[in-house]
Amino acid sequence: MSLPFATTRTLKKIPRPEIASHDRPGDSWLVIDSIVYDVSTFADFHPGGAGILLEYAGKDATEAFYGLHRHDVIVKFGPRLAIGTVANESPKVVNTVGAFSQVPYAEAPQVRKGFAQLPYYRQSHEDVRNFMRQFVEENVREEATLKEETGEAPSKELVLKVAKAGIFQARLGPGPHQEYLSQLGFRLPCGITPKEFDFFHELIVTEELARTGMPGFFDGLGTGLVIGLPPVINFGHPSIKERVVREVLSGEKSICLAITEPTAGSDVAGIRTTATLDESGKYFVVNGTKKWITNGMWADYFSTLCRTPGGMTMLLIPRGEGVEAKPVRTSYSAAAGTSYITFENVRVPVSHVIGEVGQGLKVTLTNFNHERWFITSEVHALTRYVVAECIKWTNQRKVFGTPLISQPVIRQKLARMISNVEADCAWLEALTHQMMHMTYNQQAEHLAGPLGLLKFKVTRTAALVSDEAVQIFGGRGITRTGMGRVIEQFNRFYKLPSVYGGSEEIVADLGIRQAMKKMPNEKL
Ligand code: HEM
Repeated sequence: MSLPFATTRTLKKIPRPEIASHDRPGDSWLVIDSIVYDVSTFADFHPGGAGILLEYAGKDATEAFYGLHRHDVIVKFGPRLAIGTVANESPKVVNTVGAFSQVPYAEAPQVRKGFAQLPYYRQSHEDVRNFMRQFVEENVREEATLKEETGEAPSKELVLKVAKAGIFQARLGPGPHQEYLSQLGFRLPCGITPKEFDFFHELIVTEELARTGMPGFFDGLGTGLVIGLPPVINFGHPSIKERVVREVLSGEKSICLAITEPTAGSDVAGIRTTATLDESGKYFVVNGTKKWITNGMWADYFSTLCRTPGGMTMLLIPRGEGVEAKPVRTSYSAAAGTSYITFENVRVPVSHVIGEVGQGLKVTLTNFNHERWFITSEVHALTRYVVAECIKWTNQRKVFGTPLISQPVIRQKLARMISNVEADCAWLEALTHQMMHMTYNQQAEHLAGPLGLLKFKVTRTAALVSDEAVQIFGGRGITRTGMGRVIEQFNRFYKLPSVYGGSEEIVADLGIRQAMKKMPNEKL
């Protein structure tokens, strides 16, 4: 018999009449999904109160339990409280931790039972998906759930594991840099070669990490690297590049991208942080402030866009004298390490220039498409995850004696959410396919606009999904613990990606402006 938790105890078979005789305070057993729990001592510690729990002493509490608790309560408390199983019965609740869910629309079409294989995917993509699903369940989910609340950085132990598994490297996407990283001894997950590795592998890695439903922790675990390291890999001075890449990709040190300022966001050209050469000509002296810098709280390096005479220059600034990071208290979670950075007379060697002096904007823009695409992948995976939570809840929660799903108004809400998420998925896959068949310059010409529109679409879907999900979960959707915690978390998060990486207005406008550049003189 498969139990929802691991236990070293031998669980005896108990007939229902025997269970019914343990029906009073101090001697209370109850049944949840055919497993018998002795709650005699636990009752006084039950967060919902002893009274309501003891109403079920001697009885089957399955339906009442799943109307009020997430399955993970059983996973956590089961080993302590379970004493047996009901004779001739076995658990019916499906435990999908680490497995692929059969809940309708919970998984991408590619892994949906009965669906044909999509042309974008090969066996190596499924290998990466299986590997990531297991890796996340075994190593990430528990810590993510804890740290999302406490707002702490990922543990060193986890960072090193992620690095060793090649996950940081995979999040940097395909390209010639993968060959360089492999020459440095870094390996992609599942033994994939740099040549084989493509955007669909990266998409899967991002989606699987996002499926913890903990976006703050997701960002804490390497988003700074995804946007901060590419400038160093692609444009770093040979004298520092290899050392920094080794330190960051091995998990020993961390990096972030520092562009945005209190007075300059989507209008990057408006930044005010200055870097001026000192008298020796060997150092830049940096002064200024950066705001909303993901991972900045614990980053060792800051890929920082500065104003230099005649233009803008990106500098790799190590944490040190004159660099100070303070937390920015955003609405999602401090686990992302979002920070306010001040640079006061920070001396940076000229070898730390990333790219050419005066070419900082070009270096910055180089990574924009990839950044927008990866934000879109993360948000899309989260919307699917939230929809799956809603589908499960509407089946498990009973109102006026019937499950929520039996209400037409609820089914309308699910239909709106699902149809948007499925459409986003198809568009995301179609553009990802295009990215694989275009050079960098072709992508800039043909895909910057569509990727902007896709990001706009997915963050609009996120707004709809969050809104409907809260309505479906009611009070639980605005409560940080218990049944609706994923919904509440998502509700605090979904506005962030609609403003960072190019606000909805900016990316939507980019999409249309880019299309209009190619508008033929065609008349109605
Ligand atoms: C093995 C049995 C049980 C365990 C281990 C357990 C554990 C918990 C825990 C950890 C919570 C905190 C909220 C959460 O994390 O979801 C909770 C809340 C609660 N529990 Fe239980 N529980 C059990 C059975 C029951 C039963 C049979 C009932 C009867 C209806 C019940 C009623 C409640 C209520 C009303 C709350 C408060 C829910 C809320 O705040 O919305 N529990 N329980």
